[in-house]
Amino acid sequence: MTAFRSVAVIGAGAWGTALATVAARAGRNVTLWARNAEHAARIQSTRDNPRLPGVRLASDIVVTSDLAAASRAKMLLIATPAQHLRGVVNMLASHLTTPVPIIACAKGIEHGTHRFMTDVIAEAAPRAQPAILSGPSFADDVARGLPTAVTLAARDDALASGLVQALGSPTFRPYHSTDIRGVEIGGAAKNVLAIAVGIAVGRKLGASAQAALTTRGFAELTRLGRALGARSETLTGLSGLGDLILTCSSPQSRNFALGLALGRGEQPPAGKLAEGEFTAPVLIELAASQGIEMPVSEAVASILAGRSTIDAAISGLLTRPFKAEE
Ligand SMILES: NC(=O)C1=CN([C@@H]2O[C@H](COP(=O)(O)OP(=O)(O)OC[C@H]3O[C@@H](n4cnc5c(N)ncnc54)[C@H](OP(=O)(O)O)[C@@H]3O)[C@@H](O)[C@H]2O)C=CC1
Ligand SMILES: O=C(CO)COP(=O)(O)O
Repeated sequence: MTAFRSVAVIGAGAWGTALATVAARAGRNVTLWARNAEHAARIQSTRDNPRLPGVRLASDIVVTSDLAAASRAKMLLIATPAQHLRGVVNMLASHLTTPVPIIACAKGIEHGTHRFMTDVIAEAAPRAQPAILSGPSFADDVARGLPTAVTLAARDDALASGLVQALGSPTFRPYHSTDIRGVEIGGAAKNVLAIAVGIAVGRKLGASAQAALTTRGFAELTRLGRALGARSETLTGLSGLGDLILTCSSPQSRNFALGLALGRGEQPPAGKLAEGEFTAPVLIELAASQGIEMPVSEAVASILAGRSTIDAAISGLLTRPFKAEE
């Protein structure tokens, strides 16, 4: 028996919709909140969300734009883009009367403040119990019931375990952890690294380069993680290496697809959220503030900001001094 009978998912994009399906499959009473009243009403009546085409929402998921109603759930999942998480949690905070777990499901770092998602939750909703869910999980796969495993971290192990029990099912297997920071770093950094690998694939640098770049990307993710106190088993776990492998190997990833288009000299796919684009500049600022070298992420940030051409960035990476592997 779980204490968390009801779940509200805040943000009715692809991931929020998939997570609502996950929670319904796990037997929870589910509310899915969309910011736009018309969209909410349309999804509620058609059971179909154009943000996740081809997925039929279970009949018992309630779709609403009423935030006060959604905030009455026993646990809340936030699935808006990372840069909008603070705004939505600010709005939620005024409705919270008791301590409630708020699970960040966005992957990113806030611009300006360099705050990770659970820090933003703690600041915006001091009554909340912040947690983070991240790992290899394409919304479409998850919504269709294809199996995967992710990491769910909260400061308190018993809480993390309870949240896992509430959301887990044979096809969505969360592992619990207390290493919040480790989980957040993996989710944020892998999106930036996936853009780099997409670019290399788009430039036809070959399968060996794809593997080498993914591995060196992991090395820099690990360096930053260690500097910020992440545990190595988290960095090599589902939310770190696991999600990096997924995102750096599949055009199904919007971040990889963005890189692929850039590498081919094509227009990036329109209207697709690629969080790595927003995370890249903050990630390298954060790394610089810690004295950590992240050359692959720096190359991505330079290309996206127009400070470097793709060819110059690739050449810069390939001509770095030889050094010990670490
Ligand atoms: N898609 C995936 O496979 C996965 C995504 N994620 C993460 O989940 C997060 C969301 O991604 P995803 O769902 O795919 O993105 P989408 O672009 O599909 O959806 C984003 C949703 O957020 C809503 N939104 C945007 N701005 C605001 C705001 N200011 N206030 C409230 N709601 C807002 C949008 O509303 P509207 O429809 O009205 O524009 C939309 O419903 C990202 O951080 C992503 O990295 C994590 C794992 C898997
Ligand atoms: O985070 C994801 C898979 O775990 C989704 O990846 P994209 O945001 O690159 O599509």
